[in-house]
Amino acid sequence: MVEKNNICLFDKNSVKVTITPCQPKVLTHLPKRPPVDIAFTDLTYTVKEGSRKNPKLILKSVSGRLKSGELTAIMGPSGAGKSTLLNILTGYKTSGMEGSITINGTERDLSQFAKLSAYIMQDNQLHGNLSVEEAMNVATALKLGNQIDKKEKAKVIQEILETLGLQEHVKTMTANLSGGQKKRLSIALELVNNPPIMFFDEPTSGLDSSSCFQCISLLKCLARGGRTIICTIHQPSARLFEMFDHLYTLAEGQCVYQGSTLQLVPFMSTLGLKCPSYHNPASFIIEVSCGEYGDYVKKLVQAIQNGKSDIQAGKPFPQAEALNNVESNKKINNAAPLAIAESSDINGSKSVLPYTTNDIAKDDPNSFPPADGVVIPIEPLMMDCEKPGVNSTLIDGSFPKSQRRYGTSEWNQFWIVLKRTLLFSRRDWTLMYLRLFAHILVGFLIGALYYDIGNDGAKVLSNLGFLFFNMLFLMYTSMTITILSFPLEMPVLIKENFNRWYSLRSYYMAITVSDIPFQTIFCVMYVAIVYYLTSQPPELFRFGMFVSACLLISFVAQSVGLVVGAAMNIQNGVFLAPVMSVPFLLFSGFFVSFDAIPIYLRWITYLSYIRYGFEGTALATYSFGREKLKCFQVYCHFKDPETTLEELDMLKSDFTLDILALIGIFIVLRVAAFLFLKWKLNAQR
Ligand SMILES: Nc1ncnc2c1ncn2[C@@H]1O[C@H](COP(=O)(O)OP(=O)(O)OP(=O)(O)O)[C@@H](O)[C@H]1O
Repeated sequence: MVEKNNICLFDKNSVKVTITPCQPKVLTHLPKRPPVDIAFTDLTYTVKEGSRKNPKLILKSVSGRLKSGELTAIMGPSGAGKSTLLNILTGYKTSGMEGSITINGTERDLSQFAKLSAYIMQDNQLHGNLSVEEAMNVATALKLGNQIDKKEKAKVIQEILETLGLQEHVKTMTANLSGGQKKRLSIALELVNNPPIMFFDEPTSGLDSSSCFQCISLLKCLARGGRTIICTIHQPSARLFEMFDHLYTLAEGQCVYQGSTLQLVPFMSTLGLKCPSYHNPASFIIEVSCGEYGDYVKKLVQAIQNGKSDIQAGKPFPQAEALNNVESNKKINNAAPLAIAESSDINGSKSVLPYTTNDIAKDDPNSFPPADGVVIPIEPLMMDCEKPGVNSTLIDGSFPKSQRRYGTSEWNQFWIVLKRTLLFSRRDWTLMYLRLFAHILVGFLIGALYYDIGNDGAKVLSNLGFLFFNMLFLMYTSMTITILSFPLEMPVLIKENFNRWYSLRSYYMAITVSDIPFQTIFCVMYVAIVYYLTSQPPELFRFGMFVSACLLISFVAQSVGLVVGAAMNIQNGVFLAPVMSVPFLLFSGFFVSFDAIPIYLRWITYLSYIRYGFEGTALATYSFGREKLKCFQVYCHFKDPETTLEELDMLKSDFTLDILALIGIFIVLRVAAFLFLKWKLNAQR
């Protein structure tokens, strides 16, 4: 007796194992979604490797089907291609792939498919400093938008959290959750829009046996809700293995078994592979795939037609002898007397399968295993969505009609991500305090060092040193903050963007805008302190010009940090960003005046944002008809501000042009950072 839906598994002879029954969970408040069956045919995946001439073949023309209402395990030895197959099926990897993938019989449209599926990656990519409730609120706001009102959203959240056993932890910070709870939260976040297809990469990795069981039970319940649940798994225990409905096993990039988990052992025995008593069938198929019992991979691939066959309970499967032998297979296909039976495959198209008329008559589900010498039809790939126990309240028959790519408008996405980022800043005040402290401390230090020199004709050169140091300080403090923004957020960004939480544009805008108020406050505070203590001209318009040049320098430096962070990894970025700034500092006009720079190097000064900032603050200080400075010595060469400007080659310089140049560089860098981020996101796939 097999009561698979309750995970109470019995074999013909004796009670085998009883597992806590899984009650189909009724998540009544979730939006209704269609059941989805996936089929893939002759899927090949190749990658180009640096020095190799021929591309590396990773998946070798594999086929298969994944049905709604079933929990499917993709298994295989390490390096067999499980993750690759999963990445292709999710649509995460698209280049280098050949073959067809169909959804309910029609060719997969990636854009439509993305709306129907969720991919829960191996490492729980969660923001540690959000509570479970906050994380759920963000996911619901982004994924459901205005589809339902606040009350309904709260019900959705409550229902999901209750179902997943997280209700008691709503106030717990994500970082403090256990591994199993994090996994459940990852599932809960994706469940809010009720995707009919859910992919899991190694959902049990890092969990103890009890948490593994809970996790797979949960997936089973989700499958019983009518969803198509697919996960890769390394080597499940016998207890876990029996919870899967469907098994897809890969070895060396080919399919060695596809079908019911219950049929694995009987099927293998028809090929002469007897699973030892008390041996875990999951371990057995992996050992066979690794070649521990001889070279059986080829035979299995032929037997299962590289995934075109599907071994189902109560149905006969391919006769061993015939399938062991390629030649006999060819004969079956080619022999004239054979009637070629046509059957509909998953794609709805006709597939030609090696039937004989006699065999069809002999197709008795009770004759199991098949009698020797009988050619038995290979089970055509069929899709049936009606399964006992499937909770159809979750699903309806239609695909979403909305053409919208995301759950809510880009403007809303921007606001939600911005609010979330500001919440992170509020939660993690250490960095904010450090920045505040650094700006005030350095401000007073500089103020003390250059105290009261601003109006002293004998200390103009020191004052220019002060102006240059301002640039240096603002540049480094702003740049180093943003270099790490993207590299640290990348894993979560990849997951959330891939699962259609928000567009890259909205995310980028929110992230880049979120720090602007803080940087503005710190910069203005620093400038106010040093401006006052060093006795720069006490005119409001000059102070305004000074602050605006300093602010723009810090924004541009932030943008440089963003570009470097978006384009490189942390190690390279942390090294390269300061190093890259050296030429800009050299050509700032402080060390060498413009006329003294060799003509062939002058173009660098036009790119040096430090030059525009330095020039801007120098003009704010000494230009616009400033009165002669005080002189407390016999002779002050730079008493007249015009002399200083002349020495700096800034007599004809225009403050407005400096500001415009800084704004221009700021815009170019922000666009470049976005494009790099986009490129990096695609390159990761
Ligand atoms: N971008 C790539 N360049 C070169 N080889 C690759 C690339 N991606 C995957 N491979 C190779 O493809 C094979 C399958 O990789 P995949 O990660 O799918 O295996 P897996 O079955 O998931 O393994 P594991 O269980 O160890 O995670 C491996 O041999 C791997 O080295």
